[in-house]
Amino acid sequence: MTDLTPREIVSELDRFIIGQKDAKRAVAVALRNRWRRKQLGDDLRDEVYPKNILMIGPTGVGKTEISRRLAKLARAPFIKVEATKFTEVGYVGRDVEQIIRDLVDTAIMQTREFMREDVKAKAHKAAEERVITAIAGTEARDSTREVFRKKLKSGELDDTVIELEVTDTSNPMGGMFDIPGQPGGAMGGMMNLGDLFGKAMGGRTVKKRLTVAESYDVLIGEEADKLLDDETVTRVALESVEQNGIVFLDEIDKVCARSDARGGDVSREGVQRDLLPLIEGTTVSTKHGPVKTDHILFIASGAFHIAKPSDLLPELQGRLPIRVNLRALSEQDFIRILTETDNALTRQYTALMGTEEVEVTFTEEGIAALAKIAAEVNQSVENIGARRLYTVMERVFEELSFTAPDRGGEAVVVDAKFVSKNLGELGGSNDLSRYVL
Ligand SMILES: Nc1ncnc2c1ncn2[C@@H]1O[C@H](COP(=O)(O)OP(=O)(O)OP(=O)(O)O)[C@@H](O)[C@H]1O
Repeated sequence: MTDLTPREIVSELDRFIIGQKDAKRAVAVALRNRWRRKQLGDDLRDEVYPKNILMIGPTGVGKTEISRRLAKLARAPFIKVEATKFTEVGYVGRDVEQIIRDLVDTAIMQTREFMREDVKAKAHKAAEERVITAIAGTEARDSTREVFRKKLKSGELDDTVIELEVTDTSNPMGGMFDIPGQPGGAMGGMMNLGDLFGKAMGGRTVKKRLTVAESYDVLIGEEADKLLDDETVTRVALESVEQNGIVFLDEIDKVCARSDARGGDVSREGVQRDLLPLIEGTTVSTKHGPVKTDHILFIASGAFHIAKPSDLLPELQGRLPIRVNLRALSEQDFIRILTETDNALTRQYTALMGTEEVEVTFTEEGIAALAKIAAEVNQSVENIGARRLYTVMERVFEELSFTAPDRGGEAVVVDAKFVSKNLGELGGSNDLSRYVL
């Protein structure tokens, strides 16, 4: 939960997303409404339901990004699901309630991570004691331990190799915990699942030889886990899902009955019917306990090129009262996306090449050329929005990325010439189509 005002939320989102003001305002209000609801008395609080949002706009213009950033800002459990997944062969009849169960799993990981941070100071101390014992031995007197403690703090012992008994973090369950539709897990690989489940798997231990410096992170993680009990983590996570959870339902336009003339209408409308109770508020049973979905925020999204929002089931339309349009991105937007955001690609490439001691700078003309080519390919091949910038940048940097380790000390200026040299001459859409890859 955050107490940021809508204006503050928008300005946080502005750090990562260019334009799309209406969508930013809508999600900012939705988040603020949660805070407002929290301030109400018990009786009224339960009556106030979230105003869910329908985002309308082409692919790659920031719909997911805005929602994901919002969730991050609010420390809210977040899950993205494609509505069409429930119409696929093999998925027919697939339980849409699984969305909530997956959200709970995400929330548990996230809660554990947050709580781990909170207990880190304590865990740090405990880890220090274990390292000292490993170096000085179990019999060491206090004075000896103090000597080692000083050395440890000064970093003098960082390279010393010690043997430690640590939790076995290899994950015998393989990818069992992968969250469908979320490559790399919903947390973007933030956590090591083996790590998370290590304890649940009966705390098997292995002896490991590590340097003191390496052992610290491992031990802090372990000590932090000891301070967290699973019951508390689960309770906090369930509460967080019910009160703060955000479900992003992509491709909602593709489950409209009238989206095209080919069959499958029934199953598509069926998906909408299945989704309805979740959005209206129901109780989903999960292996961690029941979860009420009444106050979960749903953000549905789609391009609506063929179907219209009015083709959605009327009940569903009623549950998505806030409509926002996101516009296609222009060449000018691409220039801003390349340079202005905190995570701008130009910054990323400069930093990455910096690790090889290659100093990369971009000229204005270079950036304009990158934006231009991205816009052209989008226009003539397929419009995939800002995602095009990734494919163009990767192509332009292909040669440098490969040879950078041999080029330490060099300064590389990415100007218009560099861009065209690395892209080769572009004759027509045939050439352009190479960047679809
Ligand atoms: N307006 C924008 N400003 C900055 N970056 C953007 C913007 N729009 C898209 N991007 C970048 O492009 C990528 C794709 O955007 P995003 O995932 O939000 O697409 P989307 O609109 O949700 O499309 P889809 O419905 O196909 O998933 C992201 O990495 C995002 O950072």
